[in-house]
Amino acid sequence: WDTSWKQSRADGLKAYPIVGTLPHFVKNQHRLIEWSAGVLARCPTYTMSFNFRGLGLAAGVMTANPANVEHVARTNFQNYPKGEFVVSVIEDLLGHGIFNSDGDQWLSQRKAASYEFSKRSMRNFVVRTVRFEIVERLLPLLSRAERDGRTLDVQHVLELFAFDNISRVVFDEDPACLTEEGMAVNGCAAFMRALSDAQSIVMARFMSPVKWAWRVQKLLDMEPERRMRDAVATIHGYVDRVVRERSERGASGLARKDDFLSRFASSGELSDESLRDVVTNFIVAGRDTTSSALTWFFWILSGRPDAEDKIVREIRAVRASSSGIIADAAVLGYEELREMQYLHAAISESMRLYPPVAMDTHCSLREDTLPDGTFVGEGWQVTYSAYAMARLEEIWGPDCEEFRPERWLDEEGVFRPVSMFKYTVFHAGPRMCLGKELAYIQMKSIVACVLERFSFRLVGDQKKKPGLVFSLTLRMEGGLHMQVKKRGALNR
Ligand code: HEM
Repeated sequence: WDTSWKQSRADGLKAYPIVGTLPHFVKNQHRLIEWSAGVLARCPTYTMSFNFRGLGLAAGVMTANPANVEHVARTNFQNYPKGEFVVSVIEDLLGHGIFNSDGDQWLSQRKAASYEFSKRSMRNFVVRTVRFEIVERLLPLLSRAERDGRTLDVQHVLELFAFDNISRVVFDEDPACLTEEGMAVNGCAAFMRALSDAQSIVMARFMSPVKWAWRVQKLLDMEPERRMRDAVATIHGYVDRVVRERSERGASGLARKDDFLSRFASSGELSDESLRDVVTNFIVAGRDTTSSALTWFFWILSGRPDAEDKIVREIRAVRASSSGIIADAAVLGYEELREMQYLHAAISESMRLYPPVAMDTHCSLREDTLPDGTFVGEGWQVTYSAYAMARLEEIWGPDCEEFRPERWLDEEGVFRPVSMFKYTVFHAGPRMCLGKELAYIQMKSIVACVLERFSFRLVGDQKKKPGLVFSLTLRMEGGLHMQVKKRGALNR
């Protein structure tokens, strides 16, 4: 009986003859985030390699090592573009938008977008749109649910909120999805379903150890690729209409100017197809990240009344210290939100444990060696896992698995950021997230305005940790079902 194939590997995975560690990847592909986090935590440098090229499949490295992340995201950035594999997998959904391009194609979009994001007018516009959606839609919806004793799927509500909001920021249109009429009339339901479907199917393409399997399914019009084709048609149909109507308004001199589409279109240099990519990329960036972050946040908070209490106290303290008109306003102002250090810490902490973008993959152009000595071959995938990094004692200490907003605060209670190579939630280096500030404005506004007036109770098994849906962003399996209650005077 030959046992020589049972090599002792750094990742502790049993390697089989011919197929190596492939069976582990196949067996765990539906729970890759959690499985790989466990494996990486056991590796001496929190990095594992796989090479199935002999079988005509992929090779790559997965890491949770901050030094490796810094190397890939910044120091040797030029060697780690998204690469042909990543771009081709997402191309039918995101085209060659900012998320899904490299080189000059990416750089020109990055420059244009950075310029727009840096403008105060953009920030003010976002503050206004968030305020509108909270006051006109979210708070009335919660009041109705409270009055009728109706259970809400908070994840769904947050996705509708984020979609309404990002639609106004990106193309100044209000689909009003968070209203019952909007859902029925404006095609929201179909569009939202298509977006979620497309993202899950893209992720399934990524996860398959047989990297070309989806191409065969697509060629033969098999599931899930048939569903993908329909989803992409729905998304593109919607976005093409938005671009066409903007161009008609432009031709008759009626185009608005605050939204992203107008800002990009005004140069006159982009084709309709490029403008479609701009819109689709920003919708995905804006809808799914903030809604994912807040879904996990509200779930965590439901088991941590102590943290909720601190947030409510902070809201009241900030209200009390701000003067007259602002203190009476339904929504907290930008300056008031900035003062909310504990809330900032609590949201950051919940995203640490449940990062909306749990893993990020790039491809190597040339052979390389990572700082921990791991070899990277030419054309290998290099993936870092923010989810795994959050669960490493070496980075966050022995309480790494615990939700502890205080780890972000100094003695004066002021938020203290950590290195972006340890906290990779917004990525790091030249491709770092451009929407971070806007995302915090939106998330803090929602949490502050909602918790000031309401409290939530989980419906169902409260102790059970919800399943993770493996999509481009981290969704909660089955949604987040909660009952809404008015926050009583006693708590005030
Ligand atoms: C909690 C909210 C958010 C999180 C956690 C987040 C996270 C990330 C991450 C991890 C990346 C890198 C993705 C990759 O390499 O594929 C990224 C990129 C990006 N994000 Fe965000 N994001 C958030 C919200 C937003 C919002 C609201 C916007 C815009 C309205 C936005 C705009 C962008 C853009 C434009 C990029 C592309 C940067 C580039 O490739 O140069 N993000 N974000």
